[in-house]
Amino acid sequence: MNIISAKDYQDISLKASEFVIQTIKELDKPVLGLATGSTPEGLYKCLIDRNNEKQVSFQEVTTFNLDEYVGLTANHPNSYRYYMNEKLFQHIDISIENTHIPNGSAKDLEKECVAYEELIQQHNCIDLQILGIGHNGHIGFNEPGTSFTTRTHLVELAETTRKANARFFNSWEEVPSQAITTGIGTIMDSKQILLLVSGEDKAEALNRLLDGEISEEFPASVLKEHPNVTVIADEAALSKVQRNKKTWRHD
Ligand SMILES: N[C@@H]1[C@@H](O)[C@H](O)[C@@H](COP(=O)(O)O)O[C@@H]1O
Repeated sequence: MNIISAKDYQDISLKASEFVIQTIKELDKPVLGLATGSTPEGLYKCLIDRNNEKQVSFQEVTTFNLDEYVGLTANHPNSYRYYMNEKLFQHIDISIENTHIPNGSAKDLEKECVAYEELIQQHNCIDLQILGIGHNGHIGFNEPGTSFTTRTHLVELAETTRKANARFFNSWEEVPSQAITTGIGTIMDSKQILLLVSGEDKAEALNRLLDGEISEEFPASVLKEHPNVTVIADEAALSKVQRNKKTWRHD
């Protein structure tokens, strides 16, 4: 794992955007895996700026999002489709038909999972997957205990995950209890992975990732088995990592 230390959230966002832009420029028809949550918002803002300045184009880019809540339609303000349209897609020169997010309001959710997984495979997997991390180590919505071999699947959200995401909803009852997520196997098929970690509240999770064992009880730990992972973390997130374990590079 290549670990890049950033000063703060703004610095993570800037460094991550440079990383993503470099990948887009290197590849012919890049396929990006995108994440939601608070962490990548700054990255998306930087990408919008760079696109508006004509320093990067998304015309040849295809995207696959990690996950979507079950029961929320695309125009629901808390759906991840709405989030992605608002925070990135409608501000850049991407073709909306090249952006893919599981349909959480599909009639047949199992069929939707299979179709989504197939679509990713048809695109020859993801070139660069952007990830955040949950406090319990979840990646996408793959909660602790998820098999490392899973493909896109339907999940019951952990109580802690619902609580962490409740801040985006008006009431606890509105927080969905299920989601569709790409599997850990799907994520691990990505050619390259960029994990973003920001803030003191993620310090424990990052410490466990870097220092702990590889275990299905802590889904993100699987990333240690991937040959091409870069972590960009800020000082607050790195605050619990022992000094002698800090093997990151500053740039
Ligand atoms: N499904 C998303 C994840 O993809 C995200 O990485 C995680 C962390 O979110 P945040 O960046 O807001 O801390 O939360 C959600 O549950």
